[in-house]
Amino acid sequence: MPKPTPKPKSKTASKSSMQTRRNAVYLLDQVLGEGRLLSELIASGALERLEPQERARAQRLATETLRGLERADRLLQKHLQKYPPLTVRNVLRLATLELCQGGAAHGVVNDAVEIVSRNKRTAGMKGLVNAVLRKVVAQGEDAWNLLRVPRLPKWLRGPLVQAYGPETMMAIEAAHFAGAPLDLTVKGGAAALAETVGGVVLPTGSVRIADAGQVSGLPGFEAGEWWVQDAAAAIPARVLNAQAGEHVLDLCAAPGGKTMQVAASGATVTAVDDNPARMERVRENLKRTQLKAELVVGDVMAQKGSYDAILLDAPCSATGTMRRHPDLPHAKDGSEFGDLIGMQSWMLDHALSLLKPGGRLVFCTCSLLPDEGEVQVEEALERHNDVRVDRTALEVPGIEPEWITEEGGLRLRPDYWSELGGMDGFYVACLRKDG
Ligand SMILES: C[S@@+](CC[C@H](N)C(=O)[O-])C[C@H]1O[C@@H](n2cnc3c(N)ncnc32)[C@H](O)[C@@H]1O
Repeated sequence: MPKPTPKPKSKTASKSSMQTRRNAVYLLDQVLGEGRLLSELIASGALERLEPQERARAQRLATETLRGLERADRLLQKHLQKYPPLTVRNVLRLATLELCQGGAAHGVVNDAVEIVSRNKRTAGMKGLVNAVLRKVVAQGEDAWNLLRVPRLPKWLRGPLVQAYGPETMMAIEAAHFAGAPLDLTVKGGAAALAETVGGVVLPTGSVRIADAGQVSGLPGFEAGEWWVQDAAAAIPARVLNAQAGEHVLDLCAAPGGKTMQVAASGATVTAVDDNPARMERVRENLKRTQLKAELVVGDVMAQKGSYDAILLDAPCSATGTMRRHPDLPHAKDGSEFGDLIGMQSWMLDHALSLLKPGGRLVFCTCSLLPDEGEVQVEEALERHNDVRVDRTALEVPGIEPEWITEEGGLRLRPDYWSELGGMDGFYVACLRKDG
């Protein structure tokens, strides 16, 4: 039977794919040149002019390029005598990623040449871009697959190797390179939802979907039956184990993943965050899930009162989320981490002062750095004679004994559950005030 003739790509379609790639290059320029995070760029409307589908594609292309940046650079370095300007390098990096992931050579190379030609400062380099990408095509996709798993930049790799050792570091980097599935926290029965969405129930009760597509299109979204939350991020509220009738203070609450978990337990929740825009997202999330919490836009340090239980999800380096956010190690250099570590200990001290005698506080950070986890708890215990670590709080389904640390907290790492698709890095500990 003769093969059907492929439908020629319309001019509009090819123009829009070029626009999408051009926007992906813009994102790369901002992350790698200006140290901006993708989440900030998207929130500030960087891709607003694109259609939703193109926006998602531009974001995905930039994210994938950052994930494979080291491999792209290694392949390109063979064909470049000196480094071209950053934006040209980013065009080459993006095109290399696409070519090595099976992108159609003709479209990818043409668009790369077109993007460079449209900019007066780089137009003179279109010949170079064309020649280099032809060589990448000639090398084939295998050249990409033979390269080592990309490593973190030295400024971050150093302290993590010191904390976990070189072998674990490589396992963490493999988890980062593999990326992350979509995890949902479910208000009702996890098994029923897993069946409906074609996912699996994880040992800690979250539902995982390997290839989710558009989140708002999944069954149960409109009805507010679940919310997106990495399985590791769902553990702190499970450790807090709020009960109906308790008054719980949720500090640093936005966008509200943990607020919704605590509210779903039937406890009375006061949620605090100092970012009004992010607090708006908590409001929307509560509305969609039909859950209730009192929302306070304000500083943690200004809070007063006395609570049965407190959840403090302190602002941190977010180094535990790099498998979802591969821009972070390229946009940051660690210079802000000292201030964050200082803020975490002040917040922890103030939060402990708001706890009733006999009450419990769960401290957590989405960080891989012990200075933002284990060390915070060890030092807080030295400062507060009336506080101890509650190890029994960690008796939660799915928690493995080897995740428990010397001081009695929980160290979660991206290389855990590797056969299930990993988890974000997190630190969680439950502290109890003497009665
Ligand atoms: C790790 S995020 C919280 C995530 C949230 N708990 C959840 O589960 O969805 C940290 C939050 O701390 C907030 N924050 C930072 N400094 C703060 C402060 N001094 N007072 C109150 N909130 C603060 C930020 O606006 C940010 O929303």
